[in-house]
Amino acid sequence: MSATAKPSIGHLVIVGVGLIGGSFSLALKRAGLVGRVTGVGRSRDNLELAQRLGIVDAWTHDVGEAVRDADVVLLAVPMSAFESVFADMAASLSDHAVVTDAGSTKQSAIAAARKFLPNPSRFIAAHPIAGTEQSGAGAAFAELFEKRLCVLAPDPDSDPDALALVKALWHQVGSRVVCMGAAEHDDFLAAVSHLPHLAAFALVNAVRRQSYEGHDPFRFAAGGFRDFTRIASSSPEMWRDIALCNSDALVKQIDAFQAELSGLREALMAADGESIMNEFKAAKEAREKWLAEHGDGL
Ligand SMILES: NC(=O)c1ccc[n+]([C@@H]2O[C@H](COP(=O)([O-])OP(=O)(O)OC[C@H]3O[C@@H](n4cnc5c(N)ncnc54)[C@H](O)[C@@H]3O)[C@@H](O)[C@H]2O)c1
Ligand SMILES: O=C(O)C(=O)C[C@]1(C(=O)O)C=C[C@@H](O)C=C1
Repeated sequence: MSATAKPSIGHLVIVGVGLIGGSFSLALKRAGLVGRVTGVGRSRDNLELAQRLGIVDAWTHDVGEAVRDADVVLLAVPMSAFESVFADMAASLSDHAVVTDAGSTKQSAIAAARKFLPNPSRFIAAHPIAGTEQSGAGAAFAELFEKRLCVLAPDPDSDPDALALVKALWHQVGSRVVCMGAAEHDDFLAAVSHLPHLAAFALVNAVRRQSYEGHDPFRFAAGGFRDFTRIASSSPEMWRDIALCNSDALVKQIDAFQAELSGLREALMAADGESIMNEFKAAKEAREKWLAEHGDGL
C-alpha cells in the first residue's frame, strides 16, 4: 500500500481515549476509513463521554477482550502504562493485527513492544508531533493532526505491510509522515518538546515558591507569562512519564539550557549589554527562521 492509498479498517481499538487517541478516532471516522471503534480505558466517565461524543462505538476496561478481533490497535496511554497494556493484549491479538502507538518517546515504546508482544514486527512506533495542554476525550478534535509532522520509527524487522498501513493512516488524518531512528527522535524531542515543558513547570514553581511580602505576583502576569507557561497546564502524569522515559537526553538538554542561563547571568552581572544583545538577536533570528520554514499549521 502506498502512503497516499486510502486504507480501510474494519475494527480499530484505541487504548487510552484521551486527546490523542480520541482525535485519531475522530479524524479516521470523519474520513470514513473505519468500520467501528472500541475504546479501552480506566475511567468510566471518560469512556461514556467518548461514546456520547461519537469518538468510540463501544468501550470496555478489558484490553484483552477488546483486541480479540482488532485490525488495528493504537496505544495512546501515558508512557508508564505501555508495558502493562502490551502484556494484557499479547495473548488475544490475532496474527493480522497491526499495533501502533502515539507515545512521546520512541525507544521506550519499542522496548516495551519487543518485551511483551508476540510479533513485534507488526508494531510500528509512531509519534504525532501535535497536541495541546488539554487531556481527556472531551479535548479531542478531528483536525488536531492536520499539517503536523508524524514521526514513524520503524526498524529493519518491521513488517512492510504493517508499516505501509500505519503510514497511510497518519497520512489520512492529515499528518506529514517522516521516518527516523528512535534514538534520533528522542534526542530531538528532548530539545524541542521535553525541555520546554520542564522549563515551563520549573518557571511556574520558581514564581510560586518565592515570597513577595504577602502580594500575589501572578496577579501581574500577562501575555508573556501566559505564552511561556501554557504547557505547564499539561497533564503532570503524562509529563512525569515522558521525562523519566527520556531522562538521559533530557538531562543533556537541561545542562545546555543551564549553560545558556549561566552565560546570561554572567553578562548581566558584568552589565555586558553587547553580549546580551547578541544572544537575544541570535535567538530571535533562529525563532523567526523556524517559523518561516516550518511554522505552517502551527
Ligand atoms: N498531549 C499531547 O500533546 C501529546 C502529543 C503527542 C503524543 N502524546 C502522547 O500520547 C499519549 C496520550 O496522551 P494524551 O494527551 O492523549 O493523554 P490523555 O490524558 O488525554 O489520555 C490518556 C488516556 O489514557 C487513559 N489511561 C491511562 N492509563 C491507562 C491504562 N493503563 N489503560 C487504559 N487507559 C489508560 C487515561 O485515563 C486517559 O483517558 C501519551 O503517551 C503522550 O505522551 C501526547
Ligand atoms: O502544544 C502542546 O501543548 C504540546 O505540548 C504538544 C507537544 C509539544 O509540542 O511539545 C507535546 C508533546 C508531544 O509529544 C508532542 C507535541
